[in-house]
Amino acid sequence: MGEQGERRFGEYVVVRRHGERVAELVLDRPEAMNAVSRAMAAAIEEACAALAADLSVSVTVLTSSAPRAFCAGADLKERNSLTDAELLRQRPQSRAAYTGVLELPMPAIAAVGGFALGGGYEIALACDVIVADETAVVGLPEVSVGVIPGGGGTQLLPRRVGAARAAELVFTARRVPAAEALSLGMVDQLVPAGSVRTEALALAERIAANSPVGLRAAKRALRLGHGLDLRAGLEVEDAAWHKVAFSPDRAEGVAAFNEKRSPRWP
Ligand SMILES: CCCCCCCCCCCCC[C@H](O)CC(=O)SCCNC(=O)CCNC(=O)[C@H](O)C(C)(C)COP(=O)(O)OP(=O)(O)OC[C@H]1O[C@@H](n2cnc3c(N)ncnc32)[C@H](O)[C@@H]1OP(=O)(O)O
Repeated sequence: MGEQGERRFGEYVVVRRHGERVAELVLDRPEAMNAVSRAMAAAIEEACAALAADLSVSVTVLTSSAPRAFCAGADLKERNSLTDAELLRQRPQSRAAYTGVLELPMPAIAAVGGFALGGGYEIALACDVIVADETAVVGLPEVSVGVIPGGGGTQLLPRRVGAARAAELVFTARRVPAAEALSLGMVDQLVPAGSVRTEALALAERIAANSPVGLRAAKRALRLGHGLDLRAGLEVEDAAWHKVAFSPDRAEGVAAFNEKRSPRWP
């Protein structure tokens, strides 16, 4: 489906629309492998806020314009020049960027080709689905540069791979090639080299064919319920059900089935 317009956020992020309901958030700092500087974090936060507020977006795909990387993590050059006070002042801005990705209210897909390391892999972890190509190399090498995965990695990785495996990956700081990353659950799909953006956008189109209201309510239930005991989780699901059950989407979805046609979501 063709691209339909784009909007730039700051210098390093572009949001493109595809078809009626898919948005692509492009990390666009190829000269630094999308290293997350203060300016890039601000752009990510602004783009995510705009996407979250746009009810016409059913799926967001995060991609990269860098030929050999999704994102190489925090900008280590910039950090080398920051005072402790400046680094402390930067933290809330960085948190807002990563939280913006994590809390996108619609399904979010990360299209990872090449390196996704440290804060770069943490951006992918903040998404719901990670599609990687054969060139992907992912990991949380932070302890090798004297920090920790501070972009959610210590909490999001164990939820994917388990506590012990996450510990081994964080403590060794090792970089994991695509096939092993798939086997460990660090990524969810593996596609041929060079096809990750196309494949991720195709997945997004398949998801976007479904109810926009249902997709957002299902994501809310999946996210809020994860980690709760079954009884509390079922209460989260019930609350999400009530958001959809009396929506125009449910009426259209049921009518379309009975009229043997594709739904035309409101
Ligand atoms: C989800 C909700 C959470 C709520 C809390 C959120 C808080 C958020 C705040 C924290 C943000 C995350 C912080 C994160 O945890 C910390 C980190 O990310 S530490 C950094 C981790 N990354 C790395 O260690 C990777 C560093 N890079 C490399 O190892 C290599 O560059 C490479 C990626 C393996 C590629 O190697 P090469 O192919 O040899 O290429 P080059 O090295 O020559 O790189 C090309 C070019 O890019 C520049 N570059 C690469 N990586 C970075 C970087 N990280 N910072 C800055 N610049 C980078 C490199 O310098 C080259 O540029 P040139 O020198 O040629 O101008």
